[in-house]
Amino acid sequence: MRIVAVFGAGKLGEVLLSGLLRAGWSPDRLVATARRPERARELTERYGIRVVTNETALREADVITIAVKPQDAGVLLEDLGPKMPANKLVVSMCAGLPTSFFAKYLPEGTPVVRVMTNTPALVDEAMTAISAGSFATAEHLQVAEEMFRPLGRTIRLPETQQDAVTALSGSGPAYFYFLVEAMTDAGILLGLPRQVAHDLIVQTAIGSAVMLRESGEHPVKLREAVTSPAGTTINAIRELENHGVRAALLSALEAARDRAREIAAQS
Ligand SMILES: NC(=O)C1=CN([C@@H]2O[C@H](COP(=O)(O)OP(=O)(O)OC[C@H]3O[C@@H](n4cnc5c(N)ncnc54)[C@H](O)[C@@H]3O)[C@@H](O)[C@H]2O)C=CC1
Ligand SMILES: O=C(O)[C@@H]1CCC=N1
Repeated sequence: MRIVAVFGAGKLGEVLLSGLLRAGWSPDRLVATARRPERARELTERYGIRVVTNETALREADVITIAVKPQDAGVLLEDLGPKMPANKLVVSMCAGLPTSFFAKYLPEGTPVVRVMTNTPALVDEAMTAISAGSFATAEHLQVAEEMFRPLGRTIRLPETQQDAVTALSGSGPAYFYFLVEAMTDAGILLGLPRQVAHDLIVQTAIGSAVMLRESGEHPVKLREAVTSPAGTTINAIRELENHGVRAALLSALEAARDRAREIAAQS
C-alpha cells in the first residue's frame, strides 16, 4: 500500500487530500505536514488524516508531494534533501519550478515528477498536466496519474510545456471567475438584480462549458450558432474586438508564463 505525504497542506494540498479521500483512498494512506499547529488540527478534524512533522512524513511516505509555495520550496528541500531515503518519488505541484531545481537538493537518482493541476479538483473537474523529470520512469508517471486522475482529467506533457500549462489551465479558473464577475457587473449595469445576474451567468458558464466538452464542436462553431445576422450578439462581439479582449488574453497568458520563468530564475 503506497503512502502519499503532502508537504505544506495549504489550499492546493488540501484540494489533493480531499479529492483522494472522496475517491475512496483510506486516510491511512495519507499524511500531511503543516507549518501552523492550528492548521494541522483543522486538517485532522476535517479529514481524519495524520498531520506529522516533515521528518516523520519523509520516513513514512513513498510519495513526497511538495505543495508549498515555490518561494518556500528551497528552505523545505534544504531540510528534506539530506534526510531523503532512496526509492522515494518526489511529486512537485509548484508553479514555475523545474524538476532540475529539486534535483539540486535530492540524492542522485531520485525521480521527480512535475505536476500542474487546478482548483476545480475540488469538484473532481481538475485539469492536471504531468511531466517526467530526470530519473522518472513510466511507472512514476503512472503513480502520479493514480493520484490526480480521481480529481479530474490528466494529460502527460513534456516538462518544457509546463510554464505554458501553468499560465493556461493552472491559472485558468481565475480568468473564468474574473469574466463571470465582470459579466455580473454588466448585468447590473443593464438593471438586473445582482443575484439574478449572478445566477444567469453561472448557469450560462456551466451550460457553455458542458457544450464545449460534450459536443466536440470547435468554439467558433458554437459561437456562430449564437451570433444571428444583424442580431444582438454580433454587436457585443464587435465591442469585445474593439476593446482588444483577444489581444489582452494573449498578453495576459504570456505574462503568466513569464512569471513562471521568473520564479524559476529566482529559485
Ligand atoms: N492555488 C492554485 O490555484 C494553484 C497552486 N499551485 C501550486 O501549489 C502550491 C501551493 O499553492 P497554494 O496551496 O495556493 O499555497 P498555500 O500557501 O495555500 O499552501 C502552502 C502551505 O505550505 C505551508 N508550508 C510552507 N513551508 C512549509 C514547510 N517548510 N513545512 C510545512 N509546511 C510548509 C504553508 O504554511 C502553507 O499552508 C504552489 O507551489 C503553487 O504554485 C498549482 C496549481 C494551482
Ligand atoms: O498563481 C499561482 O502562482 C498559482 C499557480 C497556478 C495557479 N495559481
